[in-house]
Amino acid sequence: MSETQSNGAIVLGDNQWGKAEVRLVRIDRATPRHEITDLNVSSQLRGGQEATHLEGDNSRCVATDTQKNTIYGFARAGVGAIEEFAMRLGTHFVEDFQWITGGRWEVEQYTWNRISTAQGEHDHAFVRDNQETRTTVVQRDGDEFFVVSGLTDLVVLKSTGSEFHGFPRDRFTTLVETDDRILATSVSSRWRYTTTDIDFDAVYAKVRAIQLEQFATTHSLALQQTLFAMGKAVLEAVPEIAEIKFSMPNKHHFLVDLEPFGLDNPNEVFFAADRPYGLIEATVQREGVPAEPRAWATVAGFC
Ligand SMILES: O=c1[nH]c(=O)c2[nH]c(=O)[nH]c2[nH]1
Repeated sequence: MSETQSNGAIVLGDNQWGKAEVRLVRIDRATPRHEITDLNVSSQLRGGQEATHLEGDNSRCVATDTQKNTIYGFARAGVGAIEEFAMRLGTHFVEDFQWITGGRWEVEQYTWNRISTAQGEHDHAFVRDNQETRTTVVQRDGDEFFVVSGLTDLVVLKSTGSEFHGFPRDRFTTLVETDDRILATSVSSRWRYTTTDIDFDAVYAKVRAIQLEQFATTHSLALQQTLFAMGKAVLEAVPEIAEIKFSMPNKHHFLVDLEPFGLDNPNEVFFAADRPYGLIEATVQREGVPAEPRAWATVAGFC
C-alpha cells in the first residue's frame, strides 16, 4: 500500500462548533449620557468532539445555545475592546471545560454616532452612518492566543490625485491611459498583532486614521501603490503589528460621453459602475518576521 492510499478507515478531521452571528447590543447607563456597543459575535469551540460525531454522545458538546448565552452573560459585566471580549470568552471556555483545547471568536462592531441636535450631541439618540465595521478574529490554541483585527467597508474616494498609465498593451487592451481619474475603493484590511498586551481601541483608531491619511495624501499611480503606502505607514507606526493584509476593490468611475448631447465633459460627469470591479489584494509585512499560519487559517477573503 502506498503512503497516499487509505487503509479504509474513516476518521474525523478538523472540526469546530458554535453559534454564529450572535447579535448583541449593550447600553451603558452608568450616566445619563448613554454609551452603545453593537456587536455581531461568533463563537466556535475546538476539542474533544470524537464521541459527538461518531456516536452522538453529547457529554462533551457544549451546546451552541450555551455558547450564545455565555456571550450575553459576559456582556453583562461590560464589553470593552472587542479583542478583549473575545479573549475573555476564549479563556472561559478553555479553562472551564478541560477537553476544549481552543477555538475561534469573531466579533464585528458597528459604529453609532450621537445625533447632533440644536442643543448639541444627544445623550441617548444615535445614528448609524455608513461607517466601516471594526472586526477581530481571536483564536486560541492551547495557551496561545492569535489576534487578527481589521475593518471592512471603509469607503473612500479621491476626485483627483490618481493616475494610471504605463501598463502593457496587447490586442485586448482598450483602456485609455489617464493622468487624472477618480480613485475609489472600499477598504477591507486585517492586521496581525504580536501581543495581546496592548490598548486595542487606541491602536484601532490609529490604524484607521493612518489608512485614511495615506489614501488621501499618496499621489496614486496605481491602487496597488496606494495600498502599499497604507500598509507601510501602519507597520512603521505600530511595532506590535507583524503584517497587514488588504482587499481593495477598484470602484471604477467612467467618464460619460456627453458629446451626443452637444456637451463637453471636463472630468465632471461619471458613471459609477458597481461591477465588474478591479480587485487589488496584498499583504504588507516586515521582512524576516516569521509567518503565523494559525492566525490566518480561518480568515477568508485575503491573499
Ligand atoms: O490602479 C489600478 N490598478 C490596476 O491594476 C488596474 N487595472 C485597470 O484596468 N485599472 C487599474 N487601476
